[in-house]
Amino acid sequence: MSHSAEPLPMTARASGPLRGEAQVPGDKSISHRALILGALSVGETHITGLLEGQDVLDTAKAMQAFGAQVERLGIGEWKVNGIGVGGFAEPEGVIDCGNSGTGVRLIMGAMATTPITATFTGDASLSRRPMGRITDPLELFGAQITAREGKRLPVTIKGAAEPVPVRYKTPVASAQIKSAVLLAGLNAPGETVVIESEPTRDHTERMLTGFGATITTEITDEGRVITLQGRPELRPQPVAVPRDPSSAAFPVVAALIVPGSEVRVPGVSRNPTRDGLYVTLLEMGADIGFENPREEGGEPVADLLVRHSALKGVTVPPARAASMIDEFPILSVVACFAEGPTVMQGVHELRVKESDRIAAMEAGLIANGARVRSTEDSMTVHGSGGLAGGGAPAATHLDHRIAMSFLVAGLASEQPISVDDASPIATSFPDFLPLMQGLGARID
Ligand SMILES: O=C(O)C1=C[C@@H](OP(=O)(O)O)[C@@H](O)[C@H](O)C1
Ligand SMILES: C=C(OP(=O)(O)O)C(=O)O
Repeated sequence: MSHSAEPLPMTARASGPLRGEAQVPGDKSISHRALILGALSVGETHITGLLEGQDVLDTAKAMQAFGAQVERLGIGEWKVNGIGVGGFAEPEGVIDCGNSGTGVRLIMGAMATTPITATFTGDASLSRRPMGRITDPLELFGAQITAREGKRLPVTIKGAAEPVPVRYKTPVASAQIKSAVLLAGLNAPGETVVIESEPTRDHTERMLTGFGATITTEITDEGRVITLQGRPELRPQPVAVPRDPSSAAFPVVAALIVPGSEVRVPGVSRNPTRDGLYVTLLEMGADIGFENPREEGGEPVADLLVRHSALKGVTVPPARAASMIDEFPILSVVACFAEGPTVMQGVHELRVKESDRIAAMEAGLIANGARVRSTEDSMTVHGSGGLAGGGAPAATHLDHRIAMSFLVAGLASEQPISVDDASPIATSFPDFLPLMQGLGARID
């Protein structure tokens, strides 16, 4: 399955019990960061369990363009020979980050305080997404930036020759904004401070600590105040990437909604800043065991044991949104199979992901027989314990999570569910199809 220009239609049909082990790929957020911090270190960083999805491969290519040596040693095993903080070279061509918001936004941060110029592009989906949330704070460091109308890609950044450190309060809960500012702060003298009112995924802070930077987090009345000392010498680290809880969500939900299923999903990150879906599923009555809890690669992980469950609708509070921001599409699917309404609040950020995820899920679920209502900032699914899927094709809008969500829905709906284009799945979960088929899912 490759992310190509040709649409790849796919259909999921009602399946028998799903059984077996689902070895989901490495965490996408951690994979991007391992490559970028490896490139900003002096010496060799060895990475295992790297996600080899197109988003991460595009980041690997970008790190090469900025002068790092990046080499694949085997499946998920990579080494990066970095050039150090402030050591990025000017790339020869345009940096194409494909479909990846994380890739483009973190890399823009990583180069914005080095006196080089780079131009960034992406696919049609990424070109629609807002970049002002990144370019605004990067200008405060002294970078000069031009962008297409509406602060969209392509964006050209002339990095600051004499960067100044920044104190920045993020206007929306976003780990990408926080991370871009911290990565820019690496090559500014003094202290760069990011303040976030809602906690977002903390992989950048954890990994910077691992690579030897001095970074502290304080909880104050303003929120989380993260302080980074600029100009550290980053030391290469072995990085063991844990499995991605956002990818695990698809086989987990499939097992919950297909009668008779029992699926193990080993080695999944249980980082509390990523755990919102699992908290929500337990509240809905899901039978999920978290076995063998341990630490791997600086992250808490566990083996999940998931069984088909009778579920009830719940209300997901806005304060939980950031910890499950990529999981609302698949939550809206499982909500159809619960009894009663599931209300998702504080989810406006879903409107600026790879697609408008509220609109995409609402349209496809309604077409397939569900009752869904939305506002700008919320989505409510009136679950009836099943989905009388009408066989209506769902449009995926270049969005991997929309494609996977509808394919999971089709495994337990009365009629098959098709998606118009499954090719974007390769950005985050290249083995989705064989993995699901291996559990007994009828997808082709
Ligand atoms: O920092 C990251 O790795 C990510 C942050 C989130 O985006 P926002 O920061 O825009 O919420 C998330 O949606 C994305 O998939 C990965
Ligand atoms: C939003 C996502 O990714 P990104 O922002 O990196 O494109 C995602 O993977 O769901």
